[in-house]
Amino acid sequence: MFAKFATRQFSSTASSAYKVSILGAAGGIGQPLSLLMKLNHKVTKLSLYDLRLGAGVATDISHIPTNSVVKGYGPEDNGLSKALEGADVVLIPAGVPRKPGMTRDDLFNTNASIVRDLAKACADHCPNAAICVISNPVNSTVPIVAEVLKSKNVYNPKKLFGVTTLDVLRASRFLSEVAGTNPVHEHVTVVGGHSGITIVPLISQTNHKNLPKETYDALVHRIQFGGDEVVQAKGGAGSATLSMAQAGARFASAVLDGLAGEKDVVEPAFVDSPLFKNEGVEFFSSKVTLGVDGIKHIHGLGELTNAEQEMINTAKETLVKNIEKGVNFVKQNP
Ligand SMILES: NC(=O)C1=CN([C@@H]2O[C@H](COP(=O)(O)OP(=O)(O)OC[C@H]3O[C@@H](n4cnc5c(N)ncnc54)[C@H](O)[C@@H]3O)[C@@H](O)[C@H]2O)C=CC1
Ligand SMILES: O=C([O-])CC(=O)C(=O)O
Repeated sequence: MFAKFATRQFSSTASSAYKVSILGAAGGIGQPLSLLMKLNHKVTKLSLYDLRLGAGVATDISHIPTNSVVKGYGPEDNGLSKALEGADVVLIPAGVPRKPGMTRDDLFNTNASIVRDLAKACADHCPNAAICVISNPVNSTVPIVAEVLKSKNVYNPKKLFGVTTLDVLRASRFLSEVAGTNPVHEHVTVVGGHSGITIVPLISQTNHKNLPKETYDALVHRIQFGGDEVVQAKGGAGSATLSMAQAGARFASAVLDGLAGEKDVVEPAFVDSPLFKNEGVEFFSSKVTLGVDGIKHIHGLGELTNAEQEMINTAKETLVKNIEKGVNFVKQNP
């Protein structure tokens, strides 16, 4: 399924020492994400790039006694290429966050070109890296990265991910609140995309199939619009940063576990997916098994209720447009 664009042969052997590069490392997400990656023992080189304060954040974090060397870079002196050279995993939280009243799509005009340019640098300096996109709107920024990599003949769909893990975290937490359970034991698969109605939690696949309809509807709505809660609460000072850093670190850790050849590493992510390609949906989030070459297997959605099926149908309509917007942006602004 990946043969069409896999214009290079990418193949890896498992290791336990990895270079991780974070682009946008001095931001609200970038700083705590950098800290959490410094605590990951598979990371031996941590590269922090930002337009400002990259070196400062790196120096601060470098005092933590874990087995990694931290380096910080800014745009001067080819900082971006040095930050990316030899990277195994690139995490991208660069870009502007929402303010109250905005949708994630309202960030497109600013973030599309930031992500496009960072993707070009990845193509040039670390074409074999696993790239994890956090910058919003994820439904469009992931296709932007794919188009850039295709244009440079280095697209490997097994190694491109939109990070949707925060939806999974929220789903566990919010479900546990209505069910009166420990969130640590609640595992909810969330599929589709990463904005409003494209976020589809599969509650029927948990132990809580029979929630009262009102409770169920409110729960689904809260998971879909959880990001807005944080945007409102921060009153113009940004969106989720700390919970997102935790989500990003969890996803990056899963990617590293996969690269290291560990078994049964499964997380949902927004990826180049065969699930609905025949309906024109090129990217879709579902559970993926991660391995030494990135994605090893993309899981199907499993059994769905009528309500979930309807949500998926609605999500697909929006996703097609969001994906097309990203693809067209790169075509018109290469
Ligand atoms: N995928 C997800 O679930 C989530 C995604 N986000 C998104 O993550 C992005 C970042 O959010 P925050 O960290 O709160 O924003 P922030 O404004 O606090 O930090 C962004 C950082 O990116 C840097 N930056 C901007 N352009 C850059 C470039 N060309 N190269 C390198 N660095 C650059 C800025 O200097 C800044 O330090 C936003 O687009 C936000 O919507 C936020 C929460 C969850
Ligand atoms: O809501 C936002 O703009 C940030 C985000 O993606 C989230 O918190 O899920």
